[in-house]
Amino acid sequence: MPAPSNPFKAALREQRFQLGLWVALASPYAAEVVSGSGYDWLLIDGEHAPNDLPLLSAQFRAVAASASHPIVRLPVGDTALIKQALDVGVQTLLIPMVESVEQARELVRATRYPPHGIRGVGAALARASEFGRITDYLHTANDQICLLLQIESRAGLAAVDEIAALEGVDGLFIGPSDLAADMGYLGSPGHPEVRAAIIDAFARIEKAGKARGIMTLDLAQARDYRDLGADFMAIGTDVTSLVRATQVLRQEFSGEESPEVNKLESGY
Ligand SMILES: O=C(O)C(=O)C[C@H](O)[C@@H](O)CO
Repeated sequence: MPAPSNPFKAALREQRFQLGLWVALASPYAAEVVSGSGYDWLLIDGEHAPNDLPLLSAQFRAVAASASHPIVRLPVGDTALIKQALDVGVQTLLIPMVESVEQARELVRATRYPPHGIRGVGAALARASEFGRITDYLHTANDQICLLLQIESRAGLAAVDEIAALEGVDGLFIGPSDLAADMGYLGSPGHPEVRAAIIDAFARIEKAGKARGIMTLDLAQARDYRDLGADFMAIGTDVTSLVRATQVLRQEFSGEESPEVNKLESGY
């Protein structure tokens, strides 16, 4: 019995666009609520949400029970954290702040069992192998891992070609907020120079045959990114959706003229 197949990885390989949402409420219950909203994938955020591994795992399980594919973003590209996440059953990882091919190469190795990598062997204890019940897990797990690396700085942009060329890197995700900040446009992910950098990066990622990912909280920008070739894209978050919905509801009831939206959304 092999490791479970990864439908998100298959969709990227077949170039089927995947629509996603950020999940940052750090609540398995909230993740389960959102998992019924019809997104192809949900990003469980271990970087900017107050998540530890047990809480990430609980949210992962809540989403995995739905038709949405759970992707976990770790706070950092750390071999030990990657090992723990894969052992709880995560098959698609998003790693932030990748800036060199050397860093990317080590991240690929951290997701693979020897001889192709350095992932520690603990499958007998791991939920990923159904606690040893998937008897061929060790020899079939590698192929179902989907590794997505974040390019969100000028250094990362400079390394896009080498990183995208690496075997074991399935997609590159452009982080517009941090990229804008690094480019000197803090709070302006929609700046024309940031958009130009995204267009250039998308072209290089596509040339390498890898998937192009991005996220935005602006629907017009989302349609632009889709037209520019995004293969997987998040178009909002649970947190900002909750802020907006509850704020607008009160304002509309109170008859306030123009419901104030969350100004942070523009800079996210
Ligand atoms: O830099 C970015 O943009 C991202 O990586 C996405 C943000 O971190 C996400 O948390 C939305 O704010």
